[in-house]
Amino acid sequence: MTKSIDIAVIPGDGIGPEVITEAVKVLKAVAAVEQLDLAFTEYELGAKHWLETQETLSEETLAKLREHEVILFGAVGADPSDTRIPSGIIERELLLKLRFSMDHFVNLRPAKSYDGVPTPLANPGKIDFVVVREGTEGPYAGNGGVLRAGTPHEIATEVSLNTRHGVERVVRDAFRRASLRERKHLTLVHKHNVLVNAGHLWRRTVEEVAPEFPEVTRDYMHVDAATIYMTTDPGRFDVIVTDNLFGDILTDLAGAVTGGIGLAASGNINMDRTAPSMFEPVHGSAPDIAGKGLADPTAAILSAALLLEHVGQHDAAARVEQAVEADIAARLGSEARSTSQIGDAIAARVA
Ligand SMILES: NC(=O)C1=CN([C@@H]2O[C@H](COP(=O)(O)OP(=O)(O)OC[C@H]3O[C@@H](n4cnc5c(N)ncnc54)[C@H](O)[C@@H]3O)[C@@H](O)[C@H]2O)C=CC1
Ligand SMILES: CC(C)CC(=O)C(=O)O
Ligand SMILES: [Mg+2]
Repeated sequence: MTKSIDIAVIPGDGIGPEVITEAVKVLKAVAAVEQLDLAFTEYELGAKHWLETQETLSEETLAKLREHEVILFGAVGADPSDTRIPSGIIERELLLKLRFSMDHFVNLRPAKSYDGVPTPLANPGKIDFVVVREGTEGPYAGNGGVLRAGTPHEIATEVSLNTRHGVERVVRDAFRRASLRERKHLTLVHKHNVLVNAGHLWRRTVEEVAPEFPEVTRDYMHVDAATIYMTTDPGRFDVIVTDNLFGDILTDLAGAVTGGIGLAASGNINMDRTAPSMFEPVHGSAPDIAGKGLADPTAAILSAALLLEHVGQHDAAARVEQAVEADIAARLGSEARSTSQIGDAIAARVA
């Protein structure tokens, strides 16, 4: 039976539209094989829209987005040379607003090594872990301000917000994900030796939720040490649970050690399904390579696979992942390809 999926598409800025074109191409290819009826509605949001309208995300557009089943997101962020756009406004008032208002409390970021993909590590071994990053709180909550602005006595604060409710639900989700994996191991990453208030809340919460998952082993790592192990022994990780900022930083590192940020996918998930979940590559708008056909669309394509998984299309998701794996294997020793050539090749393997 044909299953229809209503997808909002926000290509965004820089390489966002370039990689999303390829992700949509692959979704259309898999839809044809798996008999899915995919409806795409594109929303032009981001830097260009802001320049035209001075608007990042209106309540009206937010309400329309909420009507869709899922969202496929590219990347946002203006070219830094464009001084007309206030720094970070699109990231905060569009991307973070979407994550916060749609309660995307699980920011899921798998990290996996692919055979033969060059990595900066001398001896990477097999890497297969998932970062469960808290998505709606932490230092990104917009909690802070500036006193005595512009004076020699200026004071700037960003206060990290950590609620028991917010920490507990993401910790429980991470335990559950760990319990479904082969190694069943959870690592809490924080910095409780210094960030005592939030750190202790996270630690206590892990200890209190742990009895619900007796099969899951656990350990703790300070975030600075975690960066060491992620580069020297990434194979040791299975599931990592951490706050919004640490998770952001660690997942760029995870992308780098697994062979490139162009392969790193993510999902912003509302586990209660009270609003659409949103799938996007981990990377940003990459103004340095935008418009040149150099962006690797694989991260966006793998994010589309996470989207399919989320809507219960497991066969379609597996088909996309297998096509990506085959394409990556075929890259070894071959000429570099453009964004659209990679998308075409993966779409052809899906069909
Ligand atoms: N989710 C989002 O929309 C995000 C947006 N940003 C925004 O993006 C803009 C640029 O941020 P950066 O810090 O430079 O991070 P970035 O992730 O855009 O780029 C970092 C480096 O990775 C490379 N890169 C990124 N994606 C790639 C791909 N698919 N294929 C090949 N190379 C790739 C870039 O060329 C650059 O050298 C900023 O405005 C930032 O705020 C940053 C991260 C996430
Ligand atoms: C641009 C930020 C709002 C987010 C970010 O870097 C990320 O989610 O990876
Ligand atoms: Mg980031």
